[in-house]
Amino acid sequence: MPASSPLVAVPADIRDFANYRWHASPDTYLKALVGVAGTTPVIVPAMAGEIDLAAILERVDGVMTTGSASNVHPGRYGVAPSPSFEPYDPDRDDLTARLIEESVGRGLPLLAICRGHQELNVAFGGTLATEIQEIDGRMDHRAITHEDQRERYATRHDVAVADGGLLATIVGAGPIKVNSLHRQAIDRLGDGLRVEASAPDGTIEAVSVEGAKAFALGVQWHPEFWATSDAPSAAIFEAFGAACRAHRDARGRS
Ligand SMILES: N[C@@H](CCC(=O)NCCCC(=O)O)C(=O)O
Repeated sequence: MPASSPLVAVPADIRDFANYRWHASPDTYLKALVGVAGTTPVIVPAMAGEIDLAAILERVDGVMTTGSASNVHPGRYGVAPSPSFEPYDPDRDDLTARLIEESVGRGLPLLAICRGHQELNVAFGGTLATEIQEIDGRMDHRAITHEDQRERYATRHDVAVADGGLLATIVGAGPIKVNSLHRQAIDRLGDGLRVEASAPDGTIEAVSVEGAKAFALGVQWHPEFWATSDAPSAAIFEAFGAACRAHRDARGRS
């Protein structure tokens, strides 16, 4: 009997449409978890204060935090809110803060993507800058306006992969080309995080958790979108999937 597919907790965003409030997650992330990482996603409702998160965390072998057009509320890192930080999703903030803290603490593999990467930094006491395209010397990291997602998620710039880190073991040394759909970025790096990749303008594009018990990587770009065709993207999801299987096996799950 083959071992069961490792379960990966994916925190939902809150979306309001068609007269309802939805707990939702984009399918591109879910498809990459299934088709490339070889795992089974479990969408976690953004109800951190109402659900038994421990019951979920005991049963999963990884956590993946997705991107979103919403932003981490600046009050979570000591900055006064203003329109330049909107839109917010506080229920998602509450859930991902708990999931990140618990996953790192429990040695659950963690892959944090875009907003998730920013949430990881905030969880470790770091801060974010907003509207970075308006900062002198910074590139415009926002998505282009286009009706075709493939154009919005097209590769936009190189990132330099830091020597000797987790990302270099996954994608190899040297620059890689990445897509870019964000207007915020890490400002002050969280305590205990390591820079794993940087953009030409100095934007921190990937981090890892120093001394983590398991795989713990945040990336500002979107490897999920091209995970079936782009080698570095595929390598990230394959490495995450392998870490989840190792966790499953260590827990003696069948
Ligand atoms: N909102 C944050 C994080 C950006 C992010 O997660 N982007 C994912 C896709 C968003 C889209 O489809 O436009 C920021 O802007 O930095």
